[in-house]
Amino acid sequence: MVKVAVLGAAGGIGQPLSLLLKTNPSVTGLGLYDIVNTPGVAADLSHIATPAKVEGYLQPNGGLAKALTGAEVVIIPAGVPRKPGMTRDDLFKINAGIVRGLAEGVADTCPKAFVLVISNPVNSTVPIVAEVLKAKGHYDPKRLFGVTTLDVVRASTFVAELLKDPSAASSVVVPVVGGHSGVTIVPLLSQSSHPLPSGVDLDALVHRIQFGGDEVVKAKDGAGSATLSMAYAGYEFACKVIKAINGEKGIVAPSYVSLAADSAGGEALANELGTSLEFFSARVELDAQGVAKIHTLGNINESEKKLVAAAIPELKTNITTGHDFIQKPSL
Ligand SMILES: NC(=O)C1=CN([C@@H]2O[C@H](COP(=O)(O)OP(=O)(O)OC[C@H]3O[C@@H](n4cnc5c(N)ncnc54)[C@H](O)[C@@H]3O)[C@@H](O)[C@H]2O)C=CC1
Ligand SMILES: O=C([O-])CC(=O)C(=O)O
Repeated sequence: MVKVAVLGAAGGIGQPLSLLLKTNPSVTGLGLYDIVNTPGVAADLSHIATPAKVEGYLQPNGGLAKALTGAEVVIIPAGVPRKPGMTRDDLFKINAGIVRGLAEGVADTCPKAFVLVISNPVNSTVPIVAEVLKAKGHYDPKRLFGVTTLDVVRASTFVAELLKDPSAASSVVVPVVGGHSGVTIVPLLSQSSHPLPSGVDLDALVHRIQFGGDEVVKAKDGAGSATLSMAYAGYEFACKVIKAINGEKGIVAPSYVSLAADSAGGEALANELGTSLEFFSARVELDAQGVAKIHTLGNINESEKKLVAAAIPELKTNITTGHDFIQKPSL
């Protein structure tokens, strides 16, 4: 029995993600919110013969609060996507305000919900949500997640391609840590579940994983960025969260979380990183309360250490940008 709210539900990610959520028998309520088209999306999905009761709301008459009422999981894919030539940081100006408004709604209506942030730039939008919840006295670092699953899905797919074994596609797992943009995306290929074939150009593979989003942006040629693969990845992560809420043990998922969510794991990770960072994407163990344990990086090789070192300053800047948007709005 879990109600999930999707904010930005009529968009390129929101619609297929809502469809996938509607197919999940553990989802009993689906609250869809957007500034356009949610009544139509909700009516359409409501004809699918699965338990979830679907309701769609627009902005007027407290639509956001209605979508959020009783939600235990809130997924936020609201905001503008990239066009060719843009970085994710270029989206900050518009998406920061959108995410702030939606986070205020969460704080006011369902402050204990697990909040899953998809809107870019994730490295900065997650700190925005944290600051809004803090300001309203409802911040629980264990329940705030930046969705970085697509990086793992991509890394695993690209490695399976190199293995030239289609049957491996869904069993390869490549951990990816750091954040969700360019050099902050750090694949740990040395920890791949399947050893890479010899002769692979590792630098080219790392670059492809770090800039995989650009491939889609370029191919869509002005019509947006990844939506279907993101809906798949977002659903994969949401399913793990829902299982954890329902009491399943041993659920581990990658996510961009506050290192304060697990003080022991956060400290161990900070020691490995050699610096204190407020947020970092790592493998995270989930339970019904949220983050139970943050995994450390484990054994990584010299070139991975260099990638981690390159990610840190950019992550720090991105996190500060998010904080300052709430704490120093005049900047
Ligand atoms: N975390 C990740 O791995 C990924 C993140 N993204 C990001 O997800 C976001 C959404 O991408 P798409 O779905 O392709 O964009 P889209 O433009 O197709 O959909 C966005 C939706 O948000 C809605 N929206 C705008 N302002 C809103 C508000 N104030 N309240 C509620 N809804 C609002 C729009 O009406 C639209 O329906 C982008 O920021 C994109 O960069 C995209 C792919 C992967
Ligand atoms: O590239 C983008 O802008 C969308 C995104 O985050 C991704 O596909 O990883």
